[in-house]
Amino acid sequence: MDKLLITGGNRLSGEIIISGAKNAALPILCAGLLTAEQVKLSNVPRLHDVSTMLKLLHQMGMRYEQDADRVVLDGSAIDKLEAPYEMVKTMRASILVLGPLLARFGEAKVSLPGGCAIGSRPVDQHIKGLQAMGADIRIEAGYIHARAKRLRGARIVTDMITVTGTENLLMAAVLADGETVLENAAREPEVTDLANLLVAMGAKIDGIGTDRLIVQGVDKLHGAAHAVIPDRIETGTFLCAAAAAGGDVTLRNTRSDILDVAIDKLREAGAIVTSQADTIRVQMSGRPKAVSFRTTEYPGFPTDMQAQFMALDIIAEGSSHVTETIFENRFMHVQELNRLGARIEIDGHTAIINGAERLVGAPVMATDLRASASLVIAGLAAEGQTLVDRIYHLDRGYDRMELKLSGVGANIQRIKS
Ligand SMILES: CC(=O)N[C@H]1[C@@H](OP(=O)(O)OP(=O)(O)OC[C@H]2O[C@@H](n3ccc(=O)[nH]c3=O)[C@H](O)[C@@H]2O)O[C@H](CO)[C@@H](O)[C@@H]1O
Ligand SMILES: C=C(OP(=O)(O)O)C(=O)O
Repeated sequence: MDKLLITGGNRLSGEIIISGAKNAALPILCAGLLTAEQVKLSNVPRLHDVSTMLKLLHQMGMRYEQDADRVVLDGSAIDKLEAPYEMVKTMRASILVLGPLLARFGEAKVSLPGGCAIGSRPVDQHIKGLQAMGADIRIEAGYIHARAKRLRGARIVTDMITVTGTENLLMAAVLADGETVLENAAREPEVTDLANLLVAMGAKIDGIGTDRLIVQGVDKLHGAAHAVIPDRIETGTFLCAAAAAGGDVTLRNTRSDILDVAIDKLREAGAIVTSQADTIRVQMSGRPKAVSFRTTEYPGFPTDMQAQFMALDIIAEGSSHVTETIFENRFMHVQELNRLGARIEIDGHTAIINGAERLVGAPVMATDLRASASLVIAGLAAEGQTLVDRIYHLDRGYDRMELKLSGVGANIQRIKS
């Protein structure tokens, strides 16, 4: 298992190119199942999750060509309508094949995703929505078996805001018979990116970017070309890294308008953040100031940035409160950060952080994707060496993170095993 060895203390300076968004690329790859024509994608990040998704689609009969950040999908020969447990267990986003398979082929067998480190993450809302559209769904031996001659439009109000739930139901609705209204829809920019691709493929969707998506089903979708939006979480992670280590870093190929709350928080922490059309520059000198926040759905503070901001708070001047409202168990990084000298206590869904003047490097273990990123950030700010184990979590969602960080002066290397 690969590890990352970080020697802290270097200021960061230079430029980083941001990759396409993991959480947009994954549903967008699944949208390739909705048509027999080619879907040509660019700005697709090079991640383990993307490889896993392509492998999953390929075993269903999807043909594809991949060249750097470009992927061309050809869904003209899909013949296996199944997502097996072996693949779903390594990547929960595999559930996103359910809606498209059912909508285009009238049938799907998809493994139920299990719980994971950050919470139980059920998919009941995906199932409830598809049932409302007329699907016959049976759960047996750990698999969702779904059938529908043709899905029919429905008004669906999900119990909570769910990102992949909205995406799955949206992909089902575009080929359903009649009108579907998705109330309480997620407004995350990645949902919008998927909706924009679907429109380019011939779907009829109103209310894109709002919490009410209105879809008029069509008989068929055609091919399209689409560039995946920049990864706002990768962007935010490098902004936090620069703020924690200190320095002057410019991020390119990104967008600031989908990261407003996080950028405001960085400014509150004392960073100077300036942005232009597709660049964001962060300058930081001195110790950050503690910032409190609670995670909420977009456009609120993203849960996927909680751990990285906590890595900033642990070295900040003052104390802060961080409340996690989306996932019930997303504080797994706390224990590991405390091993570096952080002073964090947990009280229910809130972490109370007293900023420490110094951190000292130690061996730590990554428990999930963003927890891993927080350990890297803390390692950059710590004195001495930090060895981050189990970085396969990090590789799921970051495109060559150690190369991007060493390119701006961080002392970080991958230890292969
Ligand atoms: C691949 C992808 O895009 N992953 C993102 C997506 O995950 P994901 O789409 O899985 O997260 P959801 O938005 O669905 O989850 C929000 C909350 O709703 C609950 N829930 C969800 C669906 C359901 O059927 N029943 C249910 O109870 C979840 O357990 C969680 O507590 O959005 C999360 C919240 O922004 C992000 O952290 C993930 O990075
Ligand atoms: C939780 C995340 O991803 P996933 O939903 O793929 O587990 C994430 O991107 O932080």
